[in-house]
Amino acid sequence: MRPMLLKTNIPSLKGTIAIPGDKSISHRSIMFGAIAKGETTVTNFLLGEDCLSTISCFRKLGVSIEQLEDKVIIYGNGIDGLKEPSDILDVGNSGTTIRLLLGILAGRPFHSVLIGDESIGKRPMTRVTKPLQTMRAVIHGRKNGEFTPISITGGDLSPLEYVLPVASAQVKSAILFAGLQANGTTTIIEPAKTRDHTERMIQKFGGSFEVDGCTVKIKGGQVLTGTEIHVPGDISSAAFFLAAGAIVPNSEITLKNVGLNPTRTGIIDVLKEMGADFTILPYDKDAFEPSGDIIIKTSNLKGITIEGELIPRLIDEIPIIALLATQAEGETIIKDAEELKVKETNRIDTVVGELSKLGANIKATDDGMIIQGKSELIGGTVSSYGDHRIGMMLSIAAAICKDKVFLENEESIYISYPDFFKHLQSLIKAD
Ligand SMILES: O=C(O)C1=C[C@@H](OP(=O)(O)O)[C@@H](O)[C@H](O)C1
Ligand SMILES: C=C(OP(=O)(O)O)C(=O)O
Repeated sequence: MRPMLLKTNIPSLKGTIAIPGDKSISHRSIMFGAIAKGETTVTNFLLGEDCLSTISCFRKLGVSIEQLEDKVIIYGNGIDGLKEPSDILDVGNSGTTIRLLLGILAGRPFHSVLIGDESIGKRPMTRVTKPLQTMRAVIHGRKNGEFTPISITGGDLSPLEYVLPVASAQVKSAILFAGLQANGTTTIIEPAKTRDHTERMIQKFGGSFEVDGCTVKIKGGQVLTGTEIHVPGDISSAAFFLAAGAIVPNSEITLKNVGLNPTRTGIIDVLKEMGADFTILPYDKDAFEPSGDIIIKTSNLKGITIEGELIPRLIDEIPIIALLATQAEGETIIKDAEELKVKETNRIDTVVGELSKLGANIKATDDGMIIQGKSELIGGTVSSYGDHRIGMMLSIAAAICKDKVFLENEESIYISYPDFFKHLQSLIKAD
């Protein structure tokens, strides 16, 4: 496919966009709807390819799911209602789908085979298969269970007490799904707090868990009941326009309905510390999944250090934060972020490689990157390498480039933000 010519030298971004549904919450709404008893209605469901992969897998597991635009109705028959699939479950590009699904299948007394695309085939799976095997699920995969294709036969599960070796909401969630089916109480201890959408949803579907700091306990044998879920906008998608508003001259953008779950708002903390000019309008902090509107304006930014417990709260935003850092005065250091190496691409390498091509002063470290700002970005041919977040970051980078920018593999953006280019264009036209 021919590379896409991106919009460069954008003089200003003005207007309002409604941020599309949260990817993590959309996945989980299908999964919980499928294992609950009764009907679940989901509105503002994200129509990204990853979430559509989740729907397709649960249909193959015998769950009836109706989808009309961003409204989805799931007719759940309880977790015992899931049926042995006669076909391979294809998770596409979605790490969340495969890892959480393995947790569900670990307790189901039938055989399933899971595959994904080329990128999924390189992402580590023993982080979930090992604890699930300890709970007595039978799992096989390429290279000792590390990579897809993976086969799983579930059954009676023993509870587990598990200290997570990495701060990963996907691993925590997989064990929570298995724990819901185990004979007893499962305890999970995280090294740092990760997104808690699974826990919130257990409660929303009438279940319970206990949480104390980074320890979560879940009792097996709980029966969940269908409910109504309105998915808030995805702060990870909003992050691209928060950055665009801050770095494109003469800009003011209002982002409606941005998810503000505190386990996801690391990007807001970073914007504050970098000195960005933004306002969060009043919102209901006690909502099931809080969300609010944010106004961002062109800002004078300064370099900062991002590390430690903040990392899991902004892990998917690091590519766009790296771009922000190229436009901040001074040095930005990102560390403790080795997890970036096992995302859709090695995001340390792809961010550093592609931003360098555009003229940024950025270098990779073992666990992150160091960026010197402020640098003028020029132009060139760059690639998403099939990674949606890299594709969107580069499209925002192009907005401040002086020369032409061509983007290869722009179609990856459909994974999490199908309307991305439409939204960007609407802010240019509104000027
Ligand atoms: O639980 C989730 O929905 C997600 C957790 C994160 O992955 P890890 O758990 O691997 O950190 C994140 O990067 C991913 O985009 C979505
Ligand atoms: C890492 C991501 O997703 P997943 O792990 O679900 O593929 C992401 O969306 O940035």
